[in-house]
Amino acid sequence: MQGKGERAARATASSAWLKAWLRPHAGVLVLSLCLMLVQSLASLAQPWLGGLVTDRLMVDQGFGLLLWLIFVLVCAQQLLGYLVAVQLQKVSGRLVATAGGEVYAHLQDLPLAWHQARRRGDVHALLLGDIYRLSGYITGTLVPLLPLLLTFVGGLAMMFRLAPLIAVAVAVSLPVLVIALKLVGRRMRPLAHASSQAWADLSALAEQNLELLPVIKTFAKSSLEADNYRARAEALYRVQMREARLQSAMSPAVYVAGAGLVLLMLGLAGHLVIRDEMRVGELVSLFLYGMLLVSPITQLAHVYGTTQASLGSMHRLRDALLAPVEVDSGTLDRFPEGVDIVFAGVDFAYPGRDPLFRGFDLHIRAGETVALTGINGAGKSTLVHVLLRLVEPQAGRVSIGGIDLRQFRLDALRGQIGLVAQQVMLFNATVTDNIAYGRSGATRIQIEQAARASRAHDFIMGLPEGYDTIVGDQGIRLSGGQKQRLALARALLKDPPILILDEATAMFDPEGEAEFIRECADVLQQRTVIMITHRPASLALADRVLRMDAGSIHEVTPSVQTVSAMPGNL
Ligand SMILES: Nc1ncnc2c1ncn2[C@@H]1O[C@H](COP(=O)(O)OP(=O)(O)OP(=O)(O)O)[C@@H](O)[C@H]1O
Repeated sequence: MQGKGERAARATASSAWLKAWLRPHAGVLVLSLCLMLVQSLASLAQPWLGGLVTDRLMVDQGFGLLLWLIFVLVCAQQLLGYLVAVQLQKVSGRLVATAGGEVYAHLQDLPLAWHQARRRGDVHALLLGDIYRLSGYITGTLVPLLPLLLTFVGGLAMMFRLAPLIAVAVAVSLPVLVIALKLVGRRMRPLAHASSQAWADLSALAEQNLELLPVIKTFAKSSLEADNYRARAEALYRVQMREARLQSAMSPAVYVAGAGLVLLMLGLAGHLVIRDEMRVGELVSLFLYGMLLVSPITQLAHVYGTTQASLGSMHRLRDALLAPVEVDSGTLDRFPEGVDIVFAGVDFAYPGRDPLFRGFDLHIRAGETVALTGINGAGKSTLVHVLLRLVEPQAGRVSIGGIDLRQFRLDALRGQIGLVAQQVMLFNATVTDNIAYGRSGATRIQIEQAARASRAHDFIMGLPEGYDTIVGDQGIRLSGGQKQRLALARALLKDPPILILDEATAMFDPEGEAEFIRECADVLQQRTVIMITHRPASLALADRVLRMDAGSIHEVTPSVQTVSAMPGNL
């Protein structure tokens, strides 16, 4: 349960980012609001003028000028409507772009653990659904609210001037309408939530399945997955239909209730005219004001429902924006000379899992090439993630060159460690772009040098467009070994003092691996290297081979020795 204080703090924080997004557009929003208020005044003047026209008509007086005045007001009203629509669309588009950019940047800065705890579809829905809904609400509902209220209150006031009793009768029956709307609105909120949840489910499934298409095809599950998708699309359709039915029923219901009210009013006013207590012109004005009120009441009917839906979006965005980003309080930019890597008394457990490291110690000397082996799940990749601060240990200290990792700026730390990860990730871009990602502003010659060093140059030259070949999503148009070579080239281009190869040659053919090892010995000698590998050829490159096992670590070469690792070891 959230405390009152916490809830208040979250509410303040949620309005803070919203205010920051709106501030640059305050001028346009206020201008649009003013134009809309003028529009409302123009619409309020027309029933009154209509009454005057009728009165003059009855006594055979000239009314041409009045008709012209009404026409000018109508034109002005529509012109203002056009200007406001364009301005608000501009603001809404800008809001989506700037807020989207900010939310995206924040999502990138959140720890990997935050993302791993969520479905990607839910995270996408923040960017593609919630931001659109919120900006549409601000420009389409919130800003027009005041002019709507002005039309509503102004219309009621004019009616009161014309026939106080009738206006009071209308004003008294309105709360009934408002309560009915509120009751319907209450049903809207869960539906709005269910509909955005169903949308997120559908997009999460689409994203996952399209990525897993080769698995789906090879396991002959295409029709099963198509049925799954259809079922979720159906679920979305059903909930959206319930939402739409409720939403769409509100306008006609309010319209009918409003029209009934207007007719009732007309009937009462008719009697006043017959008894000579009201002029015909006043009756016409009253009728026109009654009609004028129907539209704001109908639109106000939507406000509750759309507010509920937008509040849901706002809360989801707020929760994401309030999630703490990776701690980056370091100030140092460069590693010192001699990048000894030391893990001292490190405890680490993934949330909800047993501890992986407890009092874990390891010392890798600067310039060493250390091979890490061990059974699946021993924690080799996690060790690397700790070094890159992709995950934070719960206790202990990790240092490079005697300096705690946390004293380096995150970008600086990661920028000086080259990683070829187990699962190679490539962009859907050219070979050149993918390698150049390792270093901004790299020249073609440097890119080719890195490609030669990773034994990638020859296969790249064999591709249809050489270095300009597009590799496809996740490098789908390349083989596993080719992808690894590109990833290696990307890491080498960075020329990092620390290089981590996580099963980086696992997909190399034996000749390719031997060649790579021969050629790479020089490259590796210039830096501190951690190789996660089980391949004998790669192990031969290492100065030391360490075996990880259930949180402990043993040195197995050159002389096989076991060091107690839980706690304290190498
Ligand atoms: N994001 C995560 N959340 C929870 N547990 C995780 C996460 N990533 C890894 N683990 C668990 O942590 C343990 C160590 O995983 P890790 O990937 O570090 O092992 P590894 O030694 O690199 O294995 P492999 O040789 O199979 O690559 C495993 O039991 C794994 O299930």
